[in-house]
Amino acid sequence: MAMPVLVSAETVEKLLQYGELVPRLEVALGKFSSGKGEIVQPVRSVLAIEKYNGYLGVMPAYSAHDDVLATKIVTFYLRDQPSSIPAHQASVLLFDPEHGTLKAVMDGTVITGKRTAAVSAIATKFLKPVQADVLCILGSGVQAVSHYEIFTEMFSFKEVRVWGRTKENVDRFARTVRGPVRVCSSVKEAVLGADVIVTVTMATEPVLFAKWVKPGAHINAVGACRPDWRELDDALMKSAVLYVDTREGAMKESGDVILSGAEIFAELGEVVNGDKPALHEKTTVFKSLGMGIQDAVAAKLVFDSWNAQQ
Ligand SMILES: NC(=O)C1=CN([C@@H]2O[C@H](COP(=O)(O)OP(=O)(O)OC[C@H]3O[C@@H](n4cnc5c(N)ncnc54)[C@H](O)[C@@H]3O)[C@@H](O)[C@H]2O)C=CC1
Ligand SMILES: O=C(O)C1=NCCCC1
Repeated sequence: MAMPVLVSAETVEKLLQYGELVPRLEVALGKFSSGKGEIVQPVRSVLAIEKYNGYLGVMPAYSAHDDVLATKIVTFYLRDQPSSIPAHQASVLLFDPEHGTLKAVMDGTVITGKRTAAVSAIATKFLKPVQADVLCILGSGVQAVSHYEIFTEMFSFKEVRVWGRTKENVDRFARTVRGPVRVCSSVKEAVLGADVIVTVTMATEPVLFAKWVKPGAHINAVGACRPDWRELDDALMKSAVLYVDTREGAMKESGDVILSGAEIFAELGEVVNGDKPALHEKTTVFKSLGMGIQDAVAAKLVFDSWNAQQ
């Protein structure tokens, strides 16, 4: 039997292009929420590695439409001290859905960065206010960079602001991104007047409060993926119209949703399908937790273009 191919982070970085990824993800989100069971994807299993303040998540998914079967395995760690090891590390196993043969083992860390930002961009396309001049990014790590990249590629913001917990991280962010950014010294300074806000922190307590958010703003809440972790306060969760990637996942994993008692208005895929409205004139929150099908679709794109080059 042929050995699976190994695809490195550098190769994924080169082959995975937002221009191809975004439309594929949009279709997958719609199929997931169509109510026809077109995508098979259980809520991820997460086990805690208590001794080291870490977690391991397993995220399988199958789509007949995309003819893709994959599972991502991702670890994520809360760290007190700065570390050169990324907080999130992932691998994607890609199978031939017809026979179950493992075709590729590929880096999933770059995939996670890009597909998460791409999904936030899709949510933003539907839910941002008509006039959106100011983008605010809270957090300055891996996801902050990928969100900056796609948001400045897809939208025309006049100003991009960033806030980070440590000067070291924010300076690295400002050096990494190709384009202008205003570094803010407080969350409040970054958020006031912003039209679109992205929260990509490892916070376990709220960092974003309703009192600072401009009415009508759209928020992509990307962090806080454990049932007892928060990024947004109760007032914001309850006053905004709440969209999620998956209802099931949000009710199991999102501290912001579970602990605030906020009501979910729609899945993003329902908006894509036109089954639920995009209330972009209201203050909206898109609570993103991440889906195995997003990784599967991205992995297939990488594999197909890798194959085409052989
Ligand atoms: N929804 C999704 O699909 C995904 C969500 N995530 C989540 O996105 C968030 C960001 O991930 P990465 O950028 O990869 O992590 P990262 O470790 O590269 O960056 C995290 C940032 O949060 C800051 N931070 C850490 N503790 C904080 C605190 N208590 N308060 C405020 N800021 C704090 C760090 O200084 C850093 O700037 C994480 O919560 C992660 O779990 C990550 C991957 C996928
Ligand atoms: O979807 C993912 O991948 C992740 N989501 C939450 C944090 C861990 C990785």
